[in-house]
Order: sequence, then structure tokens, then C-alpha cells
Amino acid sequence: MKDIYVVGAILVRDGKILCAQRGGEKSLAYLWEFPGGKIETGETPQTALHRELTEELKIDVTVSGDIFDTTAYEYDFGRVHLSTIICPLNAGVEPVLTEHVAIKWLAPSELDQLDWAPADQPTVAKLATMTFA
Ligand SMILES: Nc1nc2c([nH]c(=O)n2[C@H]2C[C@H](O)[C@@H](COP(=O)(O)OP(=O)(O)OP(=O)(O)O)O2)c(=O)[nH]1
Repeated sequence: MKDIYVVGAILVRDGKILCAQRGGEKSLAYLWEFPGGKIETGETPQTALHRELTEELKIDVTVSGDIFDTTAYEYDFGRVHLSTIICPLNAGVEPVLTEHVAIKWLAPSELDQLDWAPADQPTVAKLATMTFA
């Protein structure tokens, strides 16, 4: 099975977390995820995430945190290893949707209202018990 290394951002603002909905033409259509993508050769999770957030959401975010969580899930197309990093988002910085069909800002305890990609579910459960300033 192919191993796919992915990094996702837990973008936090005003105590809420940004949730992004995948498009209908992609794999895992319409499921919710953390914005991000595949780590390319020569990239660290942090540099890959900075690149992906610039490409996907047109935001310039300082990605300096450590890995918050790593999960693995075997999809029919490969085994996704998803690492997530918490990134504070400054007030006034507005994401622009270029790939996702919707975004929502939810409190940690509200995250389970959405239909998350399977690889994300353990991380969502871990976040659900937390509070962010
Ligand atoms: N960005 C992101 N990808 C995730 C999450 N959870 C999860 O299973 N994935 C999967 C979807 C994709 O198979 C892969 C990320 O690839 P990508 O973001 O670079 O590419 P993509 O959505 O266009 O997917 P693909 O068409 O290449 O399969 O990881 C998540 O929270 N964020």
C-alpha cells in the first residue's frame, strides 16, 4: 500500500477552529478536513503547511508549532499519515476559498457536528476536550 504523508492546519481564532469542506469532484468528496496537503520531498511539515495555506487559502501564516497529533488511516487509494499543527490566525486575516466548497469556524466541542474524513477523526476527538484562548 502507498504511504501518503499529509500535514493539516488547526487554524485557531477567537477560540474557534477552522473546518474546511472538500469539493465534490475529489476523493473523500464533501468530507470535512484541516486545510493542508501532501508533504513534498525536501519539505518539513511546517514548510509544507506554509506553502499549502498560501496556495489553498491565500493566507500567510507563521507555522512554528510542533506536531499536535499524527494519525494513520488506510483508504482504498493509500495509507494517509496525517500530522496536524496548531496555528493561531491573526484577526483580520480572511481565508479565500480556492479549493474547498465551504469553511466553518467551530468551538472544539462543536467539531463532532461535521462529517470529518476518517483520518481526521482521532484528532477531532482529541481537540474536542480542549479549550483555546
Ligand atoms: N489536506 C488534508 N488532507 C487530508 C485530511 N484528511 C485526509 O484524509 N486527507 C487526505 C486527502 C488526500 O487524499 C490527502 C491530501 O492530499 P492533497 O490535499 O494534497 O490532495 P487532494 O486533496 O487534491 O487529494 P488527491 O486528489 O490528490 O487525492 O490526504 C486533512 O485533514 N487535510
